[in-house]
Amino acid sequence: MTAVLSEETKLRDEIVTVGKSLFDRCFTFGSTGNISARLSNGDMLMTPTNASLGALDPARLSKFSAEGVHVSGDKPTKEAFLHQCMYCERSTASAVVHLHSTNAVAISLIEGLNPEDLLPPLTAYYVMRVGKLPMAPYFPPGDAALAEAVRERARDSHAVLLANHGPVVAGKSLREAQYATEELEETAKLFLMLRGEKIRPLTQEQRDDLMERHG
Ligand SMILES: O=C(O)[C@@H](O)C(=O)COP(=O)(O)O
Ligand SMILES: [Zn+2]
Repeated sequence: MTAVLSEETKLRDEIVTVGKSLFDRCFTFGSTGNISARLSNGDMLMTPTNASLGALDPARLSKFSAEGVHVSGDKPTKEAFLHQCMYCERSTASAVVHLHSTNAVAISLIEGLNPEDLLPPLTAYYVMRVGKLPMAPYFPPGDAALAEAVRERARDSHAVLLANHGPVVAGKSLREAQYATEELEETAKLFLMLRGEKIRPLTQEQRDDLMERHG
């Protein structure tokens, strides 16, 4: 007889799988980054602090009640409040991924980019998965002011780049958040490769058309 896995068990396993996949492909390294996902009853699962995304234990993930109280598991990521702020602003979000992916971090260090939207719409897939990338000013990791700065920007965008730190991306599912974070990183890489070249991003008309088709 096949055992029926609970929603929570499946989500725990998915966080572990996504974390390992991101880590194995060098989207993050060491114990950087954190992942959270929300259950249909509003409870949240988060990666523990100082855990490598490449070696998570499903049984030790930190669990929060819908009200934001830590109820079980290891000591949570120091960015727990930041993840909660994303969920507050993005009512349809079921997952949040934060990474220290190198090319996105590099973008967060460049002077003179538009802080309301750091990257040009280079490809259709970027427009569909990310769309807009505002920057939150620098505050130390885990600082409540960082979470508040993200909350403000998350009102208009499911992706935010933390200055001198890395991206935070919300999605309707964990896979959606993962894919958007990967797309952001690859677009950051393209942007850096093309610095100094005359580039031809998508026009506003092309973006509007994409939103009509896939928005
Ligand atoms: O940059 C940091 O310190 C955190 O934002 C981070 O990425 C890892 O912190 P923990 O999730 O508390 O390990
Ligand atoms: Zn971080």
